Order: sequence, then structure tokens, then C-alpha cells
Amino acid sequence: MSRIELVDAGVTAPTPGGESDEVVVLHPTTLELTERRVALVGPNGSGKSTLARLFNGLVAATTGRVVVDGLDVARKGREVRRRVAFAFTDPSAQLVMPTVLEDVVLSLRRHHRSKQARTDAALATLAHYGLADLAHRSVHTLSGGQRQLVALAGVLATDPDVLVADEPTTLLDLANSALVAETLLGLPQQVVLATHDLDLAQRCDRALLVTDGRVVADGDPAAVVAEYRARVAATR
Ligand SMILES: Nc1ncnc2c1ncn2[C@@H]1O[C@H](COP(=O)(O)OP(=O)(O)OP(=O)(O)O)[C@@H](O)[C@H]1O
Repeated sequence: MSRIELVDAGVTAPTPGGESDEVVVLHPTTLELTERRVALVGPNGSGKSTLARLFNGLVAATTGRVVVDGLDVARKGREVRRRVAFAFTDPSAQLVMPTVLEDVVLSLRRHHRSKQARTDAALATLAHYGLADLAHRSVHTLSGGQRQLVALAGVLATDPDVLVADEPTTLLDLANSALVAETLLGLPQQVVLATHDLDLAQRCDRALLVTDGRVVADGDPAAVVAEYRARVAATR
């Protein structure tokens, strides 16, 4: 597995009005992730996405460092992004080509020189995830679950060491979210998930509870989810 390290990594952002004070989105955080399945849970606006985005440099730490397998994200961003792929909540953010096959081929633009090699690799990836029948479909005709799986296939086609997924099941119904969850949990790669799906979180090896820009609980997923529920109950 990969090793994702945060050393006092924090994120501040300018206040909307541009006043001198800054908003703390993530307080300085130190942690090390080496588990195969890691879940980030917590209320809306708590900082899960920001934390997840630090792992491949989609968001830059404004203090401290983020290091993936010894590579500092601030200095080796391109190499880190080659290893750490990111899947967005809404697959529309990733599906930009007319057909499913073309979309996966596009993901492979930096991985194979010849178009034929890209097409062969894309078809192999689609077949691997049971999506071969969708290869020539327009992405606009896919169901929500199919769109999410195709977007994941596009990301996974590049064979990353780590997949970071931001709420991958949020837009899906029960059956489709189960399908996407099984796919994610079955991957050989390290997977880090920001999720509101507490059943999915409990099937991970480790969970982190993020609240008000801080990791307030970290460890066994069942215990972390229980802590999250207790905190919510205490505010009622
Ligand atoms: N660049 C930014 N500038 C100002 N505020 C920001 C910025 N990025 C995030 N925030 C704020 O920081 C907080 C944390 O955002 P983040 O998206 O990380 O939360 P989240 O836990 O993923 O939420 P959700 O579950 O709703 O997706 C939110 O209040 C958000 O509005």
C-alpha cells in the first residue's frame, strides 16, 4: 500500500469579502494513512473534501506538508497525481467525450503513444469492470450508476496506486450505490473515500471523523461512526 503523510498540513482561504482575516478550512493536521481502505466521515462543510483533495494536490496545503510515498505534493505534484487518482462526486465532471470508449481513451492520453494502444487498453479496462457493453454508448444515455462506474473506470484505467473518491455513492440509489461500493471495496489499490454512507465507512479498515476542520476521531470505523452518531445526538 501507499503511504500518505500529512505533517501539520492545514488549509486557509481568503474570506469571501477579502478582509484581512482568513477562514481556516482545515486546521494543521498530522497523520499517516497506510491502510487499504480509509473513510473520511463528518457533517456537511466539515472539511472532508478539502482533506481528500490535499492527497493529490487538488487543494494545496497553506501550512505544513503533504507527502505521498516520499514525494512532496507541493514539489512533485505531477508525479503524485500520476499515483493518486481523484474521482469526483458528480461523474459529469469527468465524462466529457461523446462515447464511453472515447472517454476512457482520453484518460489514457499520457499513457500510450498510439491511438490503437489507447483504444485496446480502454476496451480492456471496460471489460475488466464489466462495462464492455457500454463502450459505444453516449455518456448521456447512461444511468446514474453506470455513469459513476464509467467515470471510475476512466480514472482506474491509468492504474493509479491510490484512488481518492469524494462521495462516490451520494448521487446514487440503493442498488447503484451498492454496486459502486462493491467495486471500490474490491479494488486492489489503496482507496480513500470521503463519504456520508456510514455503512460503506464501516466496511473500511480505518475511518477519520472530520468536524469543523479538525480530525476529531480516528481509528476503528465502527468506533468512529459511533462517535459521530453520539456527537450528532448530543446536539439535538
Ligand atoms: N477555497 C475556499 N474558500 C473559502 N471557503 C472554503 C474553501 N474551500 C472550502 N471552504 C469551506 O470550508 C468548509 C469545508 O469544505 P469541504 O468541502 O471540505 O467540506 P465537506 O466536509 O467535504 O462538505 P460536504 O460533506 O458538504 O461535501 C466549507 O464551509 C466550505 O465552504
